[in-house]
Amino acid sequence: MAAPAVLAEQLSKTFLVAEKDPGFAGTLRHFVRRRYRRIEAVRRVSFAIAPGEVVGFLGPNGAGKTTTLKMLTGLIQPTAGRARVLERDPYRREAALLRNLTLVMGNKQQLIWDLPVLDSLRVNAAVYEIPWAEAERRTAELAAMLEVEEVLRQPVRKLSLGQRMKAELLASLLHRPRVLFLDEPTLGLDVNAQLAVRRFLKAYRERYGATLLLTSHYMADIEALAERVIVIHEGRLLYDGWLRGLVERYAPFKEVRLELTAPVPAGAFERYGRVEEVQGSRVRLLVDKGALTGVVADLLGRFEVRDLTVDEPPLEEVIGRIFAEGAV
Ligand SMILES: Nc1ncnc2c1ncn2[C@@H]1O[C@H](COP(=O)(O)OP(=O)(O)OP(=O)(O)O)[C@@H](O)[C@H]1O
Repeated sequence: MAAPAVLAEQLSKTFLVAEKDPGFAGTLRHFVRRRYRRIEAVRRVSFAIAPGEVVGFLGPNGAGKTTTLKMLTGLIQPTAGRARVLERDPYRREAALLRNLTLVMGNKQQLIWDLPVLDSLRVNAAVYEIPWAEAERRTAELAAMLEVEEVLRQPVRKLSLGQRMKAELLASLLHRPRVLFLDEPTLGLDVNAQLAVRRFLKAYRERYGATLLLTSHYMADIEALAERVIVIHEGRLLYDGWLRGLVERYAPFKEVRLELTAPVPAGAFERYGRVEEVQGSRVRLLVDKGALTGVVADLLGRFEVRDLTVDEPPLEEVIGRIFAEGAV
């Protein structure tokens, strides 16, 4: 088997945060005798990602995702354990590795605000020692894939959020990295821009056989791009496996959608499970898997049903429940 593109072995990070009581006395005490609190942001997390794999990295706020990504890209040093990317220690920040990885953070920007995108690209080309003719060729190719050709000469501050994120991606990929770490790459984007970014990442991965580890609050991103997910909660690994497996194993309910011949008050459905939505004659329920057959038979017998479908519940619902309960 080929060596993993990304490897975490018992990876851990503890932050020491100085604590200060409020007020002047607290400030004085803080100078004389500092108190520290330990935050175990990542605790003995292990996983391996094969070259070309796309993995969704999930966890509620504060779970330790960004901290893990920072360790894997060499921005911070692990307190314990080992990180390897393309068999190298990212914290050593060797040029041979840096040329092959990128970290895209949806809430940070690298493009220079007042200059045209092209100028920032020139800077990146120089940093990565890409001859400008080659950089121009790559820019044209990536800009076409991202459909942002027309904005490259505009100052970054004039771009819409969606255009800016696409330009950020272009800049982050100019050196054609083989391993991409993406932290909320679609954060705040409208639905069309989200879709475009997703499509682009898929195309980039197919064209260059890249490996992707990505976090997103939008489950549509994860569903569209990743078959495998790694879930962390309070710094610990909770699940590593197929996305569908997560749903099958941890969603004890199915989604039942009904279309009735006439509207019925929501209260009539409460006995069957959780009523998610009632809109006129359309009803959406979450029904316990064990009770499903009985519930469906009852619904069909009791109401005038035009259409009834049973599906897996939306991923958002399942993940939300797992995070809320820390239940994997
Ligand atoms: N530099 C730091 N110093 C102290 N504590 C930190 C630091 N960076 C992160 N933390 C803490 O570590 C924990 C994990 O944070 P992290 O940003 O990795 O979570 P996350 O899963 O990325 O969350 P989010 O989705 O909200 O970004 C949190 O409790 C956070 O407050």
